[in-house]
Amino acid sequence: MPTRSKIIYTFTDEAPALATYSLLPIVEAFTASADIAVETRDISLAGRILASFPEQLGTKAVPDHLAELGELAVTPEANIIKLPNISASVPQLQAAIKELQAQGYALPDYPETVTCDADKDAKARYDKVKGSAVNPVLREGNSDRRAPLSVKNYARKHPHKMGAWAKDSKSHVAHMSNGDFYGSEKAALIEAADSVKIELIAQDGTATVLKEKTAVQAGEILDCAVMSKKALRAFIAAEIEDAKKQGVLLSVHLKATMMKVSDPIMFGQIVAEFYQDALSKHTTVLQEIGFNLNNGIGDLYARIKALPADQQAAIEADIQAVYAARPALAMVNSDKGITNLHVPSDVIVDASMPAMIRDSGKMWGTDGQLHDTKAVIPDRCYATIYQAVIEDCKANGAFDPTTMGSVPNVGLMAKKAEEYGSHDKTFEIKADGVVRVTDSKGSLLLEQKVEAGDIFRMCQTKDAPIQDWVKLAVNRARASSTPAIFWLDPMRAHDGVMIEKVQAYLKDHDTSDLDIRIMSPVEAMKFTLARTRDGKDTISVTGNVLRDYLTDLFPIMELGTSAKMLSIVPLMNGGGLFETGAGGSAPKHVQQLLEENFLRWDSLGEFLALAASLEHLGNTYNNPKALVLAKTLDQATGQFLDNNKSPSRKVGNIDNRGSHFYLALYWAQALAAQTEDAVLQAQFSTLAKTLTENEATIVAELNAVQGKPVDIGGYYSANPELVSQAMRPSATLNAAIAALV
Ligand SMILES: NC(=O)C1=CN([C@@H]2O[C@H](COP(=O)(O)OP(=O)(O)OC[C@H]3O[C@@H](n4cnc5c(N)ncnc54)[C@H](OP(=O)(O)O)[C@@H]3O)[C@@H](O)[C@H]2O)C=CC1
Ligand SMILES: O=C(O)CCC(=O)C(=O)O
Ligand SMILES: [Mg+2]
Repeated sequence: MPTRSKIIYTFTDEAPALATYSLLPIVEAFTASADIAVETRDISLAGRILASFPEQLGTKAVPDHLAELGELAVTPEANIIKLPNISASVPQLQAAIKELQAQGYALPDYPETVTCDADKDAKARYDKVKGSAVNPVLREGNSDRRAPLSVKNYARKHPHKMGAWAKDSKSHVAHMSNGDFYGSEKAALIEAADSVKIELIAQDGTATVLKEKTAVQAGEILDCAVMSKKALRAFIAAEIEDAKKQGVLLSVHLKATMMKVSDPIMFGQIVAEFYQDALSKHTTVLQEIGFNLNNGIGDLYARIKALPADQQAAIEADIQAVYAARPALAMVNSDKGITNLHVPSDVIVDASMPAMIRDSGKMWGTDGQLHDTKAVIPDRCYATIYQAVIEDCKANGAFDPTTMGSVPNVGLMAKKAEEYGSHDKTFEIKADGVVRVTDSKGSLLLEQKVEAGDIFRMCQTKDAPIQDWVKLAVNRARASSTPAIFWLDPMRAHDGVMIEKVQAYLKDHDTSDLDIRIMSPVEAMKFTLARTRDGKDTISVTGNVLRDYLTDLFPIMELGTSAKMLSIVPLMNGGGLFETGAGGSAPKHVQQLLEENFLRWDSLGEFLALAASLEHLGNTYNNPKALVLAKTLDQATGQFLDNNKSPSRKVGNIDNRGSHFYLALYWAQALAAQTEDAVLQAQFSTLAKTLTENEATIVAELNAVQGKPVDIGGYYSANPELVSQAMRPSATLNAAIAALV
């Protein structure tokens, strides 16, 4: 093992990246005292784009930090703090490329259509950067997410606002009843290591290889399913009519970022159906200007700018006619006229459904008011759980953060498990026929009937991660003496095989005094909600998608945001990945910083992750100083919560930077007060004294900059010096921290 233990702190995007400029110097100064190196690696969208084109960038090439961390994640030394990063939709990717090109990087454009080998190469590289490209690489373990007791107690004492629910609320979830992934899923259990081929046999007998070789391991579950284009279009058409009839907003909730191949196509079909009357009048010209349905109606607005004014006006008028005839759409930003169908990454189901549930089951209309809404989640695999929550809220009212129990999650995600690892095995089908999955001897494993335009998806779930997940669930149930429910649906082929595995692997553990059950997702949700209302905790043990959905849903109801979760990934080879929160990058926060020099990002998730990372490091490297730092950081975080030093939301009070000052103050005070390590005590007594004496000066210096615009020289690739200046405006604090090192 290396002598100097190391923590990797990831540099990401948007609000968490801005916050890093303020927090990291504090973290570096504190950890240096325990001989811990904190190094950054850039896994931001801009960084990943640049790392993909070393040849084109020549002397400006940057190393591929994500690949490096992917390799690190499978070693026992790994200790990575992972902040949320952008999972880019195509519009976000295009904007980032444009910004980097303007900064002098010789990057190719994102090829809309591939006409030559160079385009093909560039598209392949950009497609690797697109969507959820970071998490699957780093997550070499399963996930353990929960609200620490201090955070739960804080929420009980300082509850966030929960919108009241009306018994006659018209809000509901709409899902398909046939022709979806749920209805078509088939599964096979692999007996011996091999490789499989996926091919389309068209009706005329022509075979097209969709994926030549996919390695499979003994004991893994292979499954495949199809989303029918025709069934999806018919479903959407009916739901559009129904929303109009019921007088509710129409909203669509997908995961176009994480499910980067299937969900943009589904989003595109919904856009096509909704705007059909306008789009059908301008088919040729829209094709000429390269409008892509899958990028949302925002893409049309961007592209028609290239047309003569009268043509532009005609298209816009036809779109307005659609709005007049169709049901009102839920709005992302009613002031700016941005609808739910503008950009596929604006409404992301894991965060958007909980936000709607928190807001009385309503979403924003064009009038800037909240209204009941139809939430379209086409596939039945997981849509039904949200309807169960809605029914519960209608019957029993909003959940109460001061009394409700907690729902920690143990989630299967290692080795790209289940749907979230399916991108390279997901295809938009070009001709009617059958898709066959065969083994290396040509024997048929799985088969699906398809029509042109359908989406075929195959998933893999390896056996070792399943065993690890079951173990993690048992350990968590025991450590917290809490019932644990496996959310598995016997009606799904994949889950059927999984249930057998779970039953078998539970026998490897002593579960005699534990309450461990297997329930279908809807039953599990009803059971969990009833306990939650009674103030009781219930562990959800789920596959990868429900992990994602539930770790936003429950934290958002319990704590107001998933950013306050402790989110640990015990890596299967012994390392630790400490994710911060479960939420995203909060683009709205950047906007506020630019306009008002105020950052409302709450770094609580980072504080929790850092304490867990230091504890892991202390134990792994037998570094008692790291353990002291971990313990005192926990105490500081507790005090931070008790004294309510989280960033406020508006100019005039402390923001992210002020909250970091208070963390540093409490951490230094806790270190000065402890007696386990005399050197640390002496070292931090001075800092504690300086910070305590200068509290008023520092807060005044930090708050003085608020209220006016600030320039940070970019969005995806901001200027480090400008950001650093903006995020460290207190000379007194900077000097105190510098004196420590
Ligand atoms: N693990 C990852 O890497 C993830 C990345 N993402 C990416 O993040 C981006 C945005 O995703 P989106 O779905 O809008 O979700 P976000 O979680 O970024 O934002 C939803 C809202 O939650 C609140 N919030 C989230 N984190 C914090 C925090 N630390 N402090 C204070 N408030 C917070 C904010 O609400 P308010 O307005 O009330 O302040 C915010 O506007 C996308 O690019 C997405 O791909 C998304 C999920 C996970
Ligand atoms: O990787 C992503 O795009 C999102 C991840 C996410 O939402 C989660 O893990 O909760
Ligand atoms: Mg999520």
